[in-house]
Amino acid sequence: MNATQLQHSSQVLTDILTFRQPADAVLSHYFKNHKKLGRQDRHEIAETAFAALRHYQKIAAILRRPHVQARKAALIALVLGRGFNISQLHDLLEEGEGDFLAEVKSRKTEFSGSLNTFAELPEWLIARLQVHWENEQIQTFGRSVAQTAPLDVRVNTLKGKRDKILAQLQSEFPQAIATPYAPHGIRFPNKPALNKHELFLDGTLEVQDEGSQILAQLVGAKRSEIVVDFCAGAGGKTLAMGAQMANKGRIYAFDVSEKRLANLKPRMARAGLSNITPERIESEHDPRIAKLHGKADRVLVDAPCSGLGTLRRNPDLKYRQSPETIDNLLRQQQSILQAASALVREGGRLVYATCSVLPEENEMQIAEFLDKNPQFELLDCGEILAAQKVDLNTGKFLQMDTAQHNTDGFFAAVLQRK
Ligand SMILES: C[S@@+](CC[C@H](N)C(=O)[O-])C[C@H]1O[C@@H](n2cnc3c(N)ncnc32)[C@H](O)[C@@H]1O
Repeated sequence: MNATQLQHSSQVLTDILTFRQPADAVLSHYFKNHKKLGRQDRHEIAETAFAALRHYQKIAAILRRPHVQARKAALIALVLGRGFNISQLHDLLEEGEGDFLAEVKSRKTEFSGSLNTFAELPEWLIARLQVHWENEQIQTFGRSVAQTAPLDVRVNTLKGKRDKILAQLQSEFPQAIATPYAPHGIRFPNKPALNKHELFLDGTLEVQDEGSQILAQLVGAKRSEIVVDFCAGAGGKTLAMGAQMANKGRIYAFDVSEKRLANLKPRMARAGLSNITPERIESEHDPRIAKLHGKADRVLVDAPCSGLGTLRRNPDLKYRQSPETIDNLLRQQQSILQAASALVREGGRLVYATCSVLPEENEMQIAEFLDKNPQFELLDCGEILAAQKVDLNTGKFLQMDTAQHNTDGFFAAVLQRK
């Protein structure tokens, strides 16, 4: 860390710590406006900004308005988050900053003693989790999502087999391993940049967390079926299902966001998939979806959610969500699930998924839906995965847990129309 990097870290934190925009968007905008920053500078600035987000509870306990004291926030991030010794920073420090950092360090025991600063979760979220979880579980969750995530990719089975591709990649990236549960996944613990790699450019590899890959397995789409991906976004799961269907049958990829669907199109082309029809809808009540009423073999609702299972990648999300945004999401999720369920044919499957860990967004939504829709019954995720030789049994629901599975936090329930 040098003085210029510290100055840029402070400057970008002034913006990030208002939590008005996603941190990664603020950073990429900042880098676009500061073209002279080299690779190493960018790395240092991004690492410091993310360290500040991962240690924000402590920063907020020390500073009154962290975004207006962003230099101090950056210094705390370096010491508490990135493990710098005060002596290593000596040449960068201005008058009084050494004493300030010594005082910060002296409060470490105090920070370990409070749930919010230990688990690095805001009070509102802790209160919400305490309704369902013991404090120990909250601590484990908070600590697990404070780690950085590995890079997981999925091998596109239209273009190659996992084991062969893995062997090829290991000569270049010796740390690459097979994902423990997902049959087509490869994990890179040290996160190399793969976006210019030939296997990425030719559509053999697609970046996808192992939890997302498992979710596509759970849908279990078969060749020649009609599948609806109701909240397709940029199509992470659509592409996985398209490959699973060997580019046969038809997937309708709906989303309300034109921009996200636009990102799906080049990805489809790269993956060699032509069995996908992206279609923007106005809302879950759009009359255009009526053509599929009672016709779909499988419907996936990868619902808009709080994203609290993805805090390893998006540590700022917990500060961009609030009890109000969660309550809005709960209404939206139930409404989308209800509308999407009308598309499922008799005997067909409805899969509801989130990347959240909140029971309100997950099992409680399913309980409410089943209560109102007795024509659906719950299937057992453990059994469905076992039938596909995926060795992962989290019970009737799929519940991927960062601490246990080293994936993002995922929830899924599989329902069948009787
Ligand atoms: C969790 S993301 C989907 C991620 C995507 N399935 C993937 O694997 O990349 C949720 C998506 O729901 C979309 N969405 C929000 N409201 C919707 C609605 N009423 N109907 C359909 N999609 C909606 C959002 O635009 C967002 O893309």
